[in-house]
Amino acid sequence: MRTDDDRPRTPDRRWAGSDFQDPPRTGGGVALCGACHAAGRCRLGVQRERLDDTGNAWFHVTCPRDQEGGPNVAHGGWTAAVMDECLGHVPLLNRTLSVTAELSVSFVKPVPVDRPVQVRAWVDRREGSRWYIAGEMSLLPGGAVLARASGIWVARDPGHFDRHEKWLAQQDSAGSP
Ligand SMILES: CCCCCCCC/C=C\CCCCCCCC(=O)SCCNC(=O)CCNC(=O)[C@H](O)C(C)(C)COP(=O)(O)OP(=O)(O)OC[C@H]1O[C@@H](n2cnc3c(N)ncnc32)[C@H](O)[C@@H]1OP(=O)(O)O
Repeated sequence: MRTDDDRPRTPDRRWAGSDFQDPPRTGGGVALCGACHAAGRCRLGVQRERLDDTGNAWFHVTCPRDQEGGPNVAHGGWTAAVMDECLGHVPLLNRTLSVTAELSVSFVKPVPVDRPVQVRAWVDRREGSRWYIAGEMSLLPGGAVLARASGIWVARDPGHFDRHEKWLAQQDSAGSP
């Protein structure tokens, strides 16, 4: 039976004073999420990222062997997670914290494991707090498209995660339905 003691806890100390709009980055410029910060690397295999002066964000990614689905190809969940990650870095590269509200992925070709691929992501348009972002993953060096994605990211203020903790506590104190 699950008790209060084995509930996951907010890692307050690790996040204390965090600037969500300017998170820790690897030597390759890759912004690290919470668990990847703890691991010291992007566990999805994003190795480099940069924003060019035309607004395109570029990512070098290699699917790790432990994300293999079919023989020598990535699990589709890895591809979706990488597209979520890379497209979601575009607001961050523009110093805006956001969260994914919607994500759509087309799996065009199997993605090879242990082989560098490239992701390009860009902003289609912005409306209010919504960022409409699209991107594609392609094989190197030829550029064949492997996956396409588009979605909506919603800009958040830094209180987003605190408000979520309060909401979660209210859910817990409300008891079972
Ligand atoms: C991973 C954490 C992020 C960063 C961490 C720190 C830095 C780390 C550094 C580096 C790593 C970066 C990793 C990023 C890449 C991955 C991103 C992810 O995977 S994020 C996790 C998955 N997504 C969620 O957990 C959202 C869960 N959903 C929500 O929190 C809410 O539903 C939310 C915020 C999306 C909407 O909340 P409401 O409905 O209470 O807010 P209202 O004020 O009503 O809406 C705000 C705007 O959003 C639109 N909206 C709401 N829901 C929508 C929907 N489903 N589709 C489209 N628009 C929607 C509304 O129309 C409104 O737009 P108008 O301000 O008027 O322009």
